[in-house]
Amino acid sequence: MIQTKDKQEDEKFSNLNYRSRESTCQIDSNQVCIQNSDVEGDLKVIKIEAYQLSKFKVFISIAITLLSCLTFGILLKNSIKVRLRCIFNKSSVNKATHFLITNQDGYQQIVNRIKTKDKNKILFINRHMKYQYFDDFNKKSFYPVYYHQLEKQSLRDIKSIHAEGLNDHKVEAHLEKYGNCEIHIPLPSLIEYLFDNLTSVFFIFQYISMILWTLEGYLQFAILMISVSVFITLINYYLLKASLNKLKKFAKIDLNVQVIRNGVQQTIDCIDLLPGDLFLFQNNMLMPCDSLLLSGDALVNESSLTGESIPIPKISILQNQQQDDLFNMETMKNHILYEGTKVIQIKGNQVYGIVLRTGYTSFRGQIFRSMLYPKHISFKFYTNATYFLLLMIVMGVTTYFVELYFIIKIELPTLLIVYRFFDTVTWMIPAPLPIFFSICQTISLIRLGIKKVLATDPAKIVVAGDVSIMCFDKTGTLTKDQMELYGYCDYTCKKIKESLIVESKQEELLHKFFGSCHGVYLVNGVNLGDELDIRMLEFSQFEILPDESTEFKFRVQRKIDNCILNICKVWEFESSLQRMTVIMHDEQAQKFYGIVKGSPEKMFEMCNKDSVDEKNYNKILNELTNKGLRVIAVGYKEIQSKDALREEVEKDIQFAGLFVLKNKLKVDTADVIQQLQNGNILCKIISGDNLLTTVQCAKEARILSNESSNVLIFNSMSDCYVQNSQEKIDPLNILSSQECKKYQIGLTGKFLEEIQTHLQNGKSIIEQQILKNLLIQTSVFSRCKPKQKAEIIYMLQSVLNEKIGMIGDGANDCSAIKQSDMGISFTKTDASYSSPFSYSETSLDCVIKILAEGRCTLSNMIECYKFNLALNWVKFMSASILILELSFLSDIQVIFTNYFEYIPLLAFISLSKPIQILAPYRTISNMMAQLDQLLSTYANF
Ligand SMILES: Nc1ncnc2c1ncn2[C@@H]1O[C@H](COP(=O)(O)OP(=O)(O)OP(=O)(O)O)[C@@H](O)[C@H]1O
Repeated sequence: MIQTKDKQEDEKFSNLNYRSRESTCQIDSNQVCIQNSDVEGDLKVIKIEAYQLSKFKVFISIAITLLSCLTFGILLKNSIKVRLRCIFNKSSVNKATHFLITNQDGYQQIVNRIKTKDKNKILFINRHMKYQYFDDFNKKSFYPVYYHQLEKQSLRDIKSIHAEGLNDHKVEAHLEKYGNCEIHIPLPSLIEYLFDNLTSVFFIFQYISMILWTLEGYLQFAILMISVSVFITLINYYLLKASLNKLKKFAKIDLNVQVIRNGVQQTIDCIDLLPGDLFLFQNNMLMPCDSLLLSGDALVNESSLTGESIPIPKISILQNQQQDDLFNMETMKNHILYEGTKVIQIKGNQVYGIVLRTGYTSFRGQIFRSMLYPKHISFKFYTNATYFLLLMIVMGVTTYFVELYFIIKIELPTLLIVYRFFDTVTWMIPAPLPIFFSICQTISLIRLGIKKVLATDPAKIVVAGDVSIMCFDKTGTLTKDQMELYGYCDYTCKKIKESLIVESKQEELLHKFFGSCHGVYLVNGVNLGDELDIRMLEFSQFEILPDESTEFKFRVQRKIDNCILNICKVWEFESSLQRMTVIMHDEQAQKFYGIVKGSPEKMFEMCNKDSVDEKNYNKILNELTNKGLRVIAVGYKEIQSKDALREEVEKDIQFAGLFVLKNKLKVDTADVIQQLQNGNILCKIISGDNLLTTVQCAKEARILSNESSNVLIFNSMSDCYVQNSQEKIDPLNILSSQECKKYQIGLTGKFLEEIQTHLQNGKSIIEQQILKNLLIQTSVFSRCKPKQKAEIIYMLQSVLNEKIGMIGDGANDCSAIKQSDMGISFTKTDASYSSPFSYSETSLDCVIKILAEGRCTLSNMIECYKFNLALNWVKFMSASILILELSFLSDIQVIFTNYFEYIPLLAFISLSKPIQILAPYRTISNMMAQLDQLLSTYANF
């Protein structure tokens, strides 16, 4: 099986990450089970071990610390292993005072057991998430603490059970259990930060160097060195504080809300909301928590979570047809309003909901947790830099031993000979380098901010410098947001008409369907919704009526003949289903219709085959998609009542016609792609749209060559051909030979699924080669479901072992953006939390800005590294030569060579800006490969 199908990987691709519980269980005597939950987001705890603080060991450790002049204390602080050995004993969970937590990213931490009034309660907090131990018969495990009572209740019962809201007793209990409704961003105090840093390994190294320098008589230098390090630490503190303050501002929601407690309505600050509280929604409010809609309808803007700023309708649970189903956070998203989303409009007398999750347990809270504790990025630059440094130290030590013979010969005092050895190591280790690295990254983020690119993770900017493949979503990313009308055709699929002409009863009906099957909403007199839907509604000549009643979702009217259509039910468009469905009531005809609109492929599958002329349908579809047009098919069914279930409505539907739009490329798309290709970046499209439409778009964008004889179309394993000649080919044959290098491939999600199943093991060399060839040669991935988009990114990362960038504008791109190494989204709001980079303009030039800045940061860091090492080496060699002549550098000379000589140089390197265009080569992040360059640098000295 190809790895991406693994259960473990599955969670990576889950956008909202709602997964069933999983448990990790006992192996060691003190290891305690953990039942994971979706509420932990990306930061799961994978192992918990119980420990008890030993008073005796603590006493001994304090004594040793004092005797060793704090050295042992510093060791205890910096090594978890030493701490566990020296002050803790393994214990059972009941007697534990502390827990050793191993997080999914491998990071370990010792956390305190929280003291509670009830001595039997066992709790701890890890990375802002509270965990509680349950000692029940068959579930002796830790569980993340969150409000999950509703998940045991049916939709029918929820409203009645919670009709009175929380009572005083529950308010107290919930406050103690779940805490306030806020994402509290902790700011370390200056004292805490200094204590933490001044006792870190970096400073210990500085202290040792300082002692050595002082002993060698370089007192002024030693004092200056430590002062500079403290000064830089202070600067870092203020930079950290500034970024945490920014995050805090993002996290804070200031709002008063009306809650119902003890059956009485009252006003409270939203920070005091508790899970289980009933509260009233207001127009334009920013949701302070995740909540379930119990009554009324709401239109929300989820762009802060997804980057897509179209109104999303949310309906109350009463409108769900499966009233006996238990509430499910993952499958009932259409009833849930997520924290941080904006309520655009509410509809109904009293629109209220129940608080589900607050603070760090909310979906937005999970994103903030991952921002506060970003995943460690394994980046070959850092590993290679460490190896390279070790090599330098070995060279230094070797030089020392070679020199030793001469030093002994000139009878240098023994103490000086010993100092020289330690000097060798301290000269070589570029201790302030991490600080220079973080300065390079921060300066790049500031420069990106000026260019309107908001970046949330400084580590990602370095990775951006190493990106070699850039993936693009199509609609709204490569193409403009605006679409232009091309025309429509009726069920006969014979000809395209550019304006409304009613030639038959069927056509009259089709126009009504265009006016009613959409997700457009009238907000303050403006039509908001998907561009495609807005164009279709405008074309149909229907207009949405301002209507406050909750009887219908919305009503539309055609002024010329006063035709009124009532839309009773809407199943919104879902990318993974490729369709949307509505139930419409025609007032004039007094008839109910179920109308389905979606991708032509999906609709063909669903439509009654007697209602569609397959030959004409395929012919016109081919014609239109080959021109790069966006085609939507519409089908319908006459039904008896507005209460029909979706399955009934979508069964046996009649094909009604096609609606066609032009979706042109953004003005700079082709230019940007050209620049990226010149910059040695491989460009690929991952789209949900039709294959031929996407292939045409790729040609216009110059991702694919215009030469159709070079393009292979892979619809499915049994339907593969060369685009211009339509000559059938066997995909496995082509992909397993060198011949495939001649072609560029466009494939569908269906083909990808089939070939994944075919290459089940993916282990033999030939299978691996097929997959590798496929991924390299494919420039267009089309008809991909959101999860599949993320899967493709994962395959590119793991099979090709490259760093991948992804840019997209919609909710269907979120998981792919999250999976990529450099995710970019467009957002008109402050930021989209799902991507590390968000651009407030619509142009694609942000990709070049970010890549250029990434490459610049990476080269600045490499330059800092090289110069630091080179200068250290030069200093070391000059001191070595001087010593042979029994001469030593003076204090001032050492200060000069260490600071005045290279600090300005390094400062200017870190300030270096990128050039406007991408160079045709990427920065070599492999330090070993730079050895040649480095040696030539030495030669210059
Ligand atoms: N509002 C809509 N109503 C019905 N069908 C739609 C609607 N929007 C898109 N579709 C159909 O569903 C398909 C999949 O849509 P999806 O949003 O996943 O991708 P896309 O917008 O076509 O492309 P991309 O992934 O490049 O943005 C579309 O190609 C189109 O045929």
